[in-house]
Amino acid sequence: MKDYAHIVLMGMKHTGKSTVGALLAEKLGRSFRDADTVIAELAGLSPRALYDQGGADLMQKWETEACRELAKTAEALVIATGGGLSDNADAAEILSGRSLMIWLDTPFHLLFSRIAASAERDGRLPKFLEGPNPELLFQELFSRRSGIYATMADVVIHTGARMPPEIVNEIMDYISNE
Ligand SMILES: Nc1ncnc2c1ncn2[C@@H]1O[C@H](COP(=O)(O)OP(=O)(O)O)[C@@H](O)[C@H]1O
Ligand SMILES: O=C(O)C1=C[C@@H](OP(=O)(O)O)[C@@H](O)[C@H](O)C1
Ligand SMILES: [Mg+2]
Repeated sequence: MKDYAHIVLMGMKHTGKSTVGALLAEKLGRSFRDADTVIAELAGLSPRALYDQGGADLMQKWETEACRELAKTAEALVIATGGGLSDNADAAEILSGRSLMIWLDTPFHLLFSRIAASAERDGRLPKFLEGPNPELLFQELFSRRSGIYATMADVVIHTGARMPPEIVNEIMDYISNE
């Protein structure tokens, strides 16, 4: 395994960054941190509440602080980022300096059906998808963000419809063979 500090998972909302990250950390015997949890600890508000109160600007201010904290952690971590990292160049640069950046790339239709299932449970969609046509909004976000993740990524994992343990196995194969 190469000598980077942290392993960072990035990708669109509901690619499974948080789920896969926790499983990967367990397999590697590392600690897992979710940037969204660190944001909530530092800001005292969840990422969703920050969006509701102050839009992307407020969320990104705290996301940058959270990524600064995570990047400087001495212990080698597995880090799951939020889907908006693509839009926060400062936070992405802070994290990528010492980390292996893994992009989880999942087909659009699977992501949108997971988001619809979560919205069913939560009683609402995330604010950035509210509007007359959430699917079209997410399609535009998917196209735009995919281009950015592609430039940020050291490695791409095409998850397809596989379950989290299989995705973790592919990441383990990659890092143990480099
Ligand atoms: N590979 C997968 N296959 C099926 N469902 C998944 C997969 N990965 C995550 N999910 C489901 O999608 C939802 C979002 O997962 P999560 O790990 O929070 O994604 P993210 O952090 O990328 O937004 C959860 O309901 C989770 O159970
Ligand atoms: O796609 C986004 O802009 C966001 C995704 C969320 O994280 P997940 O990707 O873990 O759901 C969270 O950071 C915030 O609501 C913004
Ligand atoms: Mg997450």
